Amino acid sequence: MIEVSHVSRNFGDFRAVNDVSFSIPTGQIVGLLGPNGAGKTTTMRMITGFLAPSAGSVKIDGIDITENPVEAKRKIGYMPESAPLYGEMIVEDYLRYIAGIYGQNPEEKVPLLCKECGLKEVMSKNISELSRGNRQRVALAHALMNDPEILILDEPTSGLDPNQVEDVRSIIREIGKTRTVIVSTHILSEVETICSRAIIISGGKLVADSSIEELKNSIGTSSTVYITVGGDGNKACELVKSINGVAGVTVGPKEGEANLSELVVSVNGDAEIRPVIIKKLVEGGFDLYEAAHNKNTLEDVFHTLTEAK
Ligand SMILES: Nc1ncnc2c1ncn2[C@@H]1O[C@H](COP(=O)(O)OP(=O)(O)OP(=O)(O)O)[C@@H](O)[C@H]1O
Repeated sequence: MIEVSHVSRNFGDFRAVNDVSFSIPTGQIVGLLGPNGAGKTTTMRMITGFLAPSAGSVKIDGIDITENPVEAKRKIGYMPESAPLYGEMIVEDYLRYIAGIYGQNPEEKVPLLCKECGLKEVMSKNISELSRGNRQRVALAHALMNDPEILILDEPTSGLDPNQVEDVRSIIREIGKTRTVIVSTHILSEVETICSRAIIISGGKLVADSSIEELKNSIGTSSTVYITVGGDGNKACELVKSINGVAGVTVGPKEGEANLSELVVSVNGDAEIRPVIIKKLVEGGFDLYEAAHNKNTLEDVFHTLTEAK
């Protein structure tokens, strides 16, 4: 359990993080999102105890990280974006060495992490020879060495090829079943695939904190249907407005098609009402030229919430 309570951080006169609060229970994978410079890394560094808050508190399982840093940090594993690894060491030796530092039994711990992080093929290789994906796995094994209840991952898949991305994501999903995981990322599809919840920070402030589904619905409608019709656009608009589940319709000339109109139909909830719209228009005597559908994505939400700042 992580409790971030009214946390701020100043650098000189500049406030990088401004009165941010959230709490995360065990067994949840949460995406920390925000544009460049939003304050994500600063927030994560305060949660891990690397940076003291200027105001507010961070508690890990009820332990205040400023008052009791050693005890609180014991519960946290942190994987920075570019994890510093000893390139000249063999993977197995490196993990045994880290086990020693954390007071763990390497005979037990290293084989477990080898399995959990999919390192079997590379255990006897030099770290400097590894692909970026495999280096990330070693860094993940390092972060998991003290069996942390909380795992904090900064851009875990940055710079990986699509296969490596999928591998690392599935390891994270597995790890997240029994731990609290915070993933900072620029990749919104990553949040949709591995996180159940997203926290969005913009300009140092928390602008959203909810499940991915709630976020997608938070910008009003859940999808938009674009329809190109011939005939009287305004009449077509009135007809579509009367359909159950339609939140709103706007009409305008279709770009590059002087005689046609485009209806932009906002649809509420998850109902599939495209066939109803099409049927109604055809029955109403309108010629239908095109119909396209766009489900609101996390990207739409992200832009709406962060561009206003
Ligand atoms: N040590 C520091 N001294 C002065 N300013 C800092 C320091 N660390 C961060 N900042 C500033 O605080 C703001 C937030 O930075 P932070 O690194 O937390 O953002 P971020 O959301 O992680 O961005 P990115 O996605 O680009 O990594 C930025 O304007 C940054 O320049």
